[in-house]
Amino acid sequence: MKPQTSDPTREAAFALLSAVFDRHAPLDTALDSLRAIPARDRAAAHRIAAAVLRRTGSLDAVLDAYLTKAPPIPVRHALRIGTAQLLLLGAPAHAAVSTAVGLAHARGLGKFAGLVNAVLRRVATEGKAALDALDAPRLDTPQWLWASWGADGRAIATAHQNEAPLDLSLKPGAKPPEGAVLLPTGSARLPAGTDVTTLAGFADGDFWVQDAAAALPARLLGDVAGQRVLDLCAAPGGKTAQLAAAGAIVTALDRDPARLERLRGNLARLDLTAETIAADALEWRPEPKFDAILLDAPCSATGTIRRHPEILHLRRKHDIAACAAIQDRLLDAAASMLTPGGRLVYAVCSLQNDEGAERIDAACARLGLRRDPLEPGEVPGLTEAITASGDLATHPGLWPDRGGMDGFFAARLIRS
Ligand SMILES: C[S@@+](CC[C@H](N)C(=O)[O-])C[C@H]1O[C@@H](n2cnc3c(N)ncnc32)[C@H](O)[C@@H]1O
Repeated sequence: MKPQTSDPTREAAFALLSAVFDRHAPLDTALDSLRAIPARDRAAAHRIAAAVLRRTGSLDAVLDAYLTKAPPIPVRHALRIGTAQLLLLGAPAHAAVSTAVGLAHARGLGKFAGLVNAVLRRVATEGKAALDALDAPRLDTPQWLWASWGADGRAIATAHQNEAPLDLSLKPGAKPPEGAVLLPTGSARLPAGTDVTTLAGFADGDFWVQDAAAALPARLLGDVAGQRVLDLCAAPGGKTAQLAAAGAIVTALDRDPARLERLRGNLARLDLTAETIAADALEWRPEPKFDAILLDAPCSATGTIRRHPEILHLRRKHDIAACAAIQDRLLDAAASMLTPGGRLVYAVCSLQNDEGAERIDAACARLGLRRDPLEPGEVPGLTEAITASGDLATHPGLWPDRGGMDGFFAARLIRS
């Protein structure tokens, strides 16, 4: 067979998949290492790789029907890329097949080029019907995650099938960009794939990117105008910006200097101010203590799978217990920085109960904290996200007709 040409986009998509599957790297880190290729190719490669990562189980089920034995892993990556383009991304059949064959040649897999060609031609003609017949949400979700989400599992996994929209938090008084839909909670929503930097008002600092659910925890501190607020684990600063825009005198702390630098850059673009501190929250102690603290703790991030589909492949069950142990230590530290009667909002972008309500039950028993339950009016249009204990628990299956939202857990606590 005559060698066919690959292209930079497919090559970059292959590199991203290798980084995630073979070297267990997060997609953002893998994307950073593609800086040498033009931004447009990088964005297209990201879209292909994300589609493969989001739908790996169902793409493999389609492919396996045409394979008599398991191909080497790099060949499977090329087949997944071709299949995602054919069945999910609407690429013309001849282009999707020939670029995948070209990719096989370019990666030194020439002896499998005939196989790639033959399998993808069948996918092009029969694959759509085969894909539609599968229980894709189930196939695309690892069993341990599916089981951990209980009754919400199918709604969550169904929402994971699609890309997330672009959500913006607006500065007070700023108008939503043209074409945006205003959500009941105040976020502005634009279609998936919108490039925020091209929107009118971006350079002027009218808004910042923040999922609709991520915009809720900071609001649970109530009216913070004129108050000192400590934002522990602050970078890259979505919630710091919210608190500063609401008139709080914010101290933003994070232990990662590079992420803190991004926070400063974000605040500068938005013309907002906060004191920034690079320190470990487990060791740093403020004087005087704070009446209001936001602890947006590091977590498994299973609530952000729509935006970071590699989490489906990289996270393991035992990671959750490790996150929970850190969250307990951060809650201990945060409680020690709080004045008596002060309020603490704990948040994680996780769907796992072990990182949410269980941490709060344990913190209340251990630290002289009590829950201050949310009122329905605090999260307009989302009363179903308030739990029986008065915590907030969103998941991607909520607001299905509006495009869903990230999974976030948040609880408000008072120091007795
Ligand atoms: C979920 S992210 C915070 C997102 C941020 N609040 C926002 O809204 O943009 C968690 C952050 O916690 C920081 N972090 C993790 N452990 C920490 C510690 N012991 N002390 C301070 N910061 C920590 C990480 O560097 C990371 O930036």
